[in-house]
Amino acid sequence: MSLTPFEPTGPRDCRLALHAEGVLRSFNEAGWIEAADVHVAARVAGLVAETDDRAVVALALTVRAAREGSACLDPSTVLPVLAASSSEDNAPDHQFADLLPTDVDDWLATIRSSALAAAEVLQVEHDLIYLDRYHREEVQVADTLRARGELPDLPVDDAVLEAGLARVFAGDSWHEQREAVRAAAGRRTTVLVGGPGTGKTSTVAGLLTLLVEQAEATGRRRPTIALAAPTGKAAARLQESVAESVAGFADPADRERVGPLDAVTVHRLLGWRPGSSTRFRRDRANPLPHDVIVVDEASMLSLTLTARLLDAVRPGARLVLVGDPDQLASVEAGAVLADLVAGYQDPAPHQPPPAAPPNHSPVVRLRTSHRFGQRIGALAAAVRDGQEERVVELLRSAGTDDGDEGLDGGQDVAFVEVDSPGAAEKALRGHLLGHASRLRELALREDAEGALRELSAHRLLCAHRDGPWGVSSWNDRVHRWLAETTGYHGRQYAGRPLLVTANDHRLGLYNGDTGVVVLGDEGRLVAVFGDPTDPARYGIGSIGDAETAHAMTIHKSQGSQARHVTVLLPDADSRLLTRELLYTAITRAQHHVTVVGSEESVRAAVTHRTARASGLRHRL
Ligand SMILES: Nc1ncnc2c1ncn2[C@@H]1O[C@H](COP(=O)(O)OP(=O)(O)OP(=O)(O)O)[C@@H](O)[C@H]1O
Repeated sequence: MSLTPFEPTGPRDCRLALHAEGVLRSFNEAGWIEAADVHVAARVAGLVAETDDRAVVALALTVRAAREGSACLDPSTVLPVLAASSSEDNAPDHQFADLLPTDVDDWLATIRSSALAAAEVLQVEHDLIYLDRYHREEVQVADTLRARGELPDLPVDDAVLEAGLARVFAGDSWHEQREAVRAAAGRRTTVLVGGPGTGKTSTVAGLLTLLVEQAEATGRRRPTIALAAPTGKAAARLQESVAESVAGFADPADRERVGPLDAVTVHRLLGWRPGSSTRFRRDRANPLPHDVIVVDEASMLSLTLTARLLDAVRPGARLVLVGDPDQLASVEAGAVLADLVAGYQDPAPHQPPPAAPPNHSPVVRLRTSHRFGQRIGALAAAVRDGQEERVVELLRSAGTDDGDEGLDGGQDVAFVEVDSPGAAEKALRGHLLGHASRLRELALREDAEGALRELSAHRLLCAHRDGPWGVSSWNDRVHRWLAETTGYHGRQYAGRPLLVTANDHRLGLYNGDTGVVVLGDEGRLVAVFGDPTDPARYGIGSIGDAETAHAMTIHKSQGSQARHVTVLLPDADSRLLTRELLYTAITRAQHHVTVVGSEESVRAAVTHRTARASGLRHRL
C-alpha cells in the first residue's frame, strides 16, 4: 500500500467527516483517512467499546487499505510515512504527532491487547494488521492450496501424453507449451502465467484436449470441464479463443475431443445469489461437479472471490488459474495472482527460468510472445520491467501517428507527446472522429457485423473517469465533434458505442461488455453486442445500466483487446498513474498502440508500482 494523504479542497470536501471526533478527526483532517473510513472505524470501535486511540487509528487505516485494494495494513511501511509527515514544517496543527504510535512493535502490541482484537475485528499476524474477514480468506486460500499440493498427483499415462504433445504442439516453437502441459497434466492446481500472446490459451486448449485423450486411452470417464473468467467479456473471449485454438489442431480427432464449451463468469459458475457478493450456491458442502476448472484473467480475481472459488473446487478436480500477474489487480482487495507468483518464488519474466523449479510450486510460466509486432512487445516488456530510459527511447523512436493511418496500418507504436488536454484534442481529433464517423455510417446502414468489427478496431483508454484527461470529458468531446459533423445532437443515436456498467443476468449482459447502437427493423434503434458474425440484439429500452463508450477506463478494458489502442496519460502527479496501469493499457492493443501524454507522465507511470499489502506470499 502506498500511503499518500489527500488534500482537502475546502471545508466541504466530501472526504471530510463533519462529525468525526478525537483521533479520527485529526487523521481525517490530515488527509490520511476518508469519511468512509472514519464512519466504519467510529461505529465498530463504539460497538466493542475500544478506548485505545492507537487501535482505533489502526482500524481506520486498515479499512482504508482494504478500500484501496490491500488485504491488510503493513505498519512497517505505513508508520515511517506518517512519522515523516508529522515532522514536516507544515504538519497539521492538531497534535497529530502525539497521536502516532511510537514504533511498529509497540503499535502491534497495543493492537494485540485491544478490545478490537478481543472482539476479533482486527487480527495481527506476520506483523500485519488485518480486518478479520480478509485474514480468514487469506488463511483459507493458503491452506487450501497447501492441502491440494500435498495430495498425490492425478494419474497420467506418460506415453499417451507424449504422443499427444507431439501432435498438438508439433515443432520447435511450441516447446514452452509442451513443457507447460507436461507440468500441468497430473497436477491438481496449476497457475499458468505469461504476458500477452505467450500462448496461454493455446496451452489450455492443448491441456484440455490431452486430458480428454487420457480418459479415452485409459477407459476412464470423460472429464467434465468448466471455463470461467472474472468478467463476462473475458469469459466470452476465453470461449472464443479456446475454440479457435482447438480448430487449429492438425489432427481431426484432436479438433473434436473437447467438444463445444461455454465459458461463464466466476460468479455464475459458483452460483451467484442476488443481493450477496460473497455467498454462493457452490461451496465445500456443495462443490462444483467439474473435473477440470479453468479460470482465465486470474489477475482480476479478488481475495474474496479466490477464497470462494477454492472452497468450491473438489480436492480431486484440476484447477487451472491462467493470467498475467503484471497487469492491474482486482478492483477489490487482493492481488492473488501476483502473490502466488511471488509466494512460490517464480522468477520475473526478464530473469532466467529456474534450473529446477521448487517441486511444490504450481506456477508454470510462458515467456515467449508470439503475437505482438516487435516494437509493441518490446515496449510492453520495458514497462513491465520498469526500464524507464528504454521506454522513453522506444517511444521517442516511434512515429507520431497523428493521422488516421494507425487504424489500418502504419506504426505499431506511436507517441503523441503533449502536455495539455487541449494539445491532445488537436492531435487526436481526426483519428477519433474518423472512427466514430465510420461507426455511425455502418450503424445507419444497419450493418451490425460491420459496426461491431469497427468497434473493436479502436479503443480510447483513460486512467481516470473524471477530469480533463478522464473518460467523461473525452466522451463529451467525441460526441460533440460527431454532432457538429452530423447535425444530430441527441444522446441516443446510431453509432453510439455502449459500455455495460452492471451485470444483467437476465439479458446475459455483463459489466464491461461493449456494444453499439445500430438502426434495426422499421427504423428502430437496437443495441448489438457480442460476436460480430452472430450479434445479440436488444431493444434500446431493455438495456439498463450502460454508458457511452467513445472512451473507457483502463480498468474497464481489462480482459478485452482492440486492434488499435490509444492511451491517454494523465498528469504526472496522478495517483492512478502506475506501471501496472500503463502495462495493462499497452497490452490491450493487438496491432497498434498510441501513447498520448508528456514524457514526465510516461516516466511517472513506469516508476510507480502499485503496492498492495498482503500476507499471502508469506503463507505459501
Ligand atoms: N508456441 C507458439 N508458436 C507459434 N505460435 C504460437 C505459439 N503460442 C501461441 N501462438 C500463437 O500466438 C497467438 C496467441 O496465442 P494465445 O491466444 O494462445 O496466447 P495468450 O497468451 O492466451 O494470449 P492473450 O491471453 O494475451 O490473448 C495465437 O495466434 C497462437 O496460435
